[in-house]
Amino acid sequence: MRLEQPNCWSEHGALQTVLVCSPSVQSIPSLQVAENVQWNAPVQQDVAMENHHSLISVLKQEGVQVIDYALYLDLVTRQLNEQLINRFFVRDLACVFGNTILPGIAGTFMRRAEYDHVHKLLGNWFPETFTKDVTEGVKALEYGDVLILNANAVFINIGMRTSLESVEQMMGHIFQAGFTEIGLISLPRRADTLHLDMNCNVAAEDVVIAKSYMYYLPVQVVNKEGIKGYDMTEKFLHRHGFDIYWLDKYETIPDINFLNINPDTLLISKQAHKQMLKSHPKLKNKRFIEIDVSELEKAGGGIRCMTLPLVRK
Ligand SMILES: NC(=[NH2+])NCCC[C@H](N)C(=O)O
Repeated sequence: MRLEQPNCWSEHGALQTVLVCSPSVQSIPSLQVAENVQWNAPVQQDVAMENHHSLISVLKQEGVQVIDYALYLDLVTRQLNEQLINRFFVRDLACVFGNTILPGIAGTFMRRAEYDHVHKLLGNWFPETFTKDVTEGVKALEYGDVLILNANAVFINIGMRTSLESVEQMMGHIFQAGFTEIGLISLPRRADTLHLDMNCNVAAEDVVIAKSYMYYLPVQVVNKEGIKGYDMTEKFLHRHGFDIYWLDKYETIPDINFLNINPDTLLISKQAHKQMLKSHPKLKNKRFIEIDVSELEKAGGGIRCMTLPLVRK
């Protein structure tokens, strides 16, 4: 496998390499089981697999190198990994900050195994840029809670899966990677607001889409020296060059959890309200590619959660 060095300074730069994982070999047979594993609905494995194939084939068509990490696990690890029902939500496991990859720490025990599996591979692939040592003492930091706004600023949610103490421990490494400002917000701790990327997302170089309640929440602004002050969400994002498209009505996963393939192209779910997204003046000329990932979305995450960008140009 040809592997370029990790590089990622935004959410919208042209995606060159992305990490994914296919869904597990398990179906989730009933609503009762689904609810107990914190999913929204039963899932049929073969349909989930079809969804996954549409995802990776569209990415490949768009010229993106797609790496399914599970193919690189040793046999014994792979046999366990295949049983992990959340394994395809790779976004949470690690994050490329500039040219550094930082490991995530599962905020829920059920996801620990897959974090370990991926970290071992990343350590082999990127010995100079990836180390697990940085996670010493860190308890909960899932990267669905992180948006790279631009080459200066990072936005992080303190929520159900990411603790303030953990972010405080990791912040130094984010500054060291080259970023100068981190905005911290704390969103409601509920299933529909689980991660930051289920509440807002970068939709273009200069547009963030956000659930309208975020308007009422403050952001703590931190730089290398410490806490710099506070901004309301809108002002914080404005300062970093973004207009905000506030949504009053939305379907959380499809409408918010999309992926930027490049500055002109958004990859969205067939379930998304495309006309609504397109109705923002700065988004109306964008190219929207729609794919059917409805079966996968029943697991409580969308296209952004299913993709971990390693290289964006
Ligand atoms: N980046 C995200 N929003 N990931 C969603 C992960 C959902 C998954 N069911 C979990 O509980 O972990």
